[in-house]
Amino acid sequence: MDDFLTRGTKRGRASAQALTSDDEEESTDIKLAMLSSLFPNFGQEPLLEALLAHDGSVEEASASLVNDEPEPSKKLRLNQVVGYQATLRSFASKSSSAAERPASPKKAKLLSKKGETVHLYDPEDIAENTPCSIIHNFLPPEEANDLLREMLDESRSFRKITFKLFDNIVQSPHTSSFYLATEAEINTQKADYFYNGGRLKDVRRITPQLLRVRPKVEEAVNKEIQHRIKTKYPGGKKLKYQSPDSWSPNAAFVNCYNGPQETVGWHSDHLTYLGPRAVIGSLSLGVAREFRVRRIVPKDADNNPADDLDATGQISIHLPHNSLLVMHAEMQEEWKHCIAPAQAIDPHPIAGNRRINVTYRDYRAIFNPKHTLRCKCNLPAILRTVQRKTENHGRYFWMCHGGHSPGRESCSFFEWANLDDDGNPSWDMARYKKGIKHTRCTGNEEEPSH
Ligand SMILES: O=C(O)CCC(=O)C(=O)O
Ligand SMILES: [Fe+2]
Repeated sequence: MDDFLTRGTKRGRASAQALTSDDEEESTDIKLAMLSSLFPNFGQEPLLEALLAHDGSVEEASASLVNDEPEPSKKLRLNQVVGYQATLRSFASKSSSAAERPASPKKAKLLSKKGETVHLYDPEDIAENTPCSIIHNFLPPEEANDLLREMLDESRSFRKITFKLFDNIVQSPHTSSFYLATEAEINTQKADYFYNGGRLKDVRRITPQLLRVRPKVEEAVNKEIQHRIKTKYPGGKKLKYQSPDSWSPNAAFVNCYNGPQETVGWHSDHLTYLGPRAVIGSLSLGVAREFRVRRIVPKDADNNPADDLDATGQISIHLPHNSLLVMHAEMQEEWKHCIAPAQAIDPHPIAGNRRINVTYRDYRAIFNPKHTLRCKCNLPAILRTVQRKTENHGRYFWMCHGGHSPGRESCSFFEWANLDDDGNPSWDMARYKKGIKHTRCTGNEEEPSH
């Protein structure tokens, strides 16, 4: 789920200095997410400007934005600008055109500068410059359309997630639902797994089309992982903390973006149940939208916090219908991603203004909350990594969920995570091995998940 949804107003004071400082800096993202939710007609830049102009006060920034909100006459008439693709302009000027590219088959790195967005369409450019790879026209066309139709139907009953930030109730800027293979897994999920300090209410049984597509995604993602390791990682070896096991998707979050203004704010996906160096297979269907990524730049105490929000600029990956984006092992720890609001979209013949996104995920058995460390509130702790601070950068830690839940204070639980090179936590392995049952989803078994 989306990290930006999970952070509450107050955090307990962790015993490690690195943690508190990391949290404070990330709160700019939360504030931006909150402003985005309150002012969906604004882009990220004016919201950030307003935040900076008011010393980070969401309340004051909101007050100033209320006066500036585009009047209906000034607003883009989205439905009347069909066919206009705002990003092509930037693409022409910023991305590496054929003429600029070196003759060698290995493409040059693109430099995305602070405040600028580089637009990428080509799979080779994407693999070279981002922590992702993409496969266009991934499924046979009819199969993609079948899944799209099925998910459009499902999405009629998707809901926005309501959450609390800074004493305000806000809603996620798109709708979603979560799919698992068996009733037993659904029950375990609802009882034991926590998101935003609470439990998921809408957990559904995997649908026939999601199930049909799953092995294809699994095969393709595993191939992409191996290719990435061979061609991009130091010494052709998997990253430290990356699992050596093959990627086995047993859960799917499905997002629906209805119209150009539905988005997801800047976030990294939770590691708590996926483990460190997680890989995610993300299938896009329907309307093409922009998926933006930016590298998280750790900073020292002297840096201006405003500056590092996009110190390296953003890279926009275009996600057309029937494309499979693989978010590789380096992504969640080192980069943030979002679905940006669009100025206009091309309606899709089946989906109209909607985009469906299926993120297939591998919920690792060893990260089942049954085994996870518990904080003093007796909730399974969450796994995070130091992202923004140079000190202890990249180190994993467990912390209390409490600060994320409306009305609940954190208990201040903090512990550095003890992970082996394959990313396995070092808790009571004897107990873990005894309890483990592998949760591969076949869709027709009813065994307990573990
Ligand atoms: O819609 C997308 O492509 C991304 C969704 C996402 O980032 C998420 O579900 O965590
Ligand atoms: Fe995400």
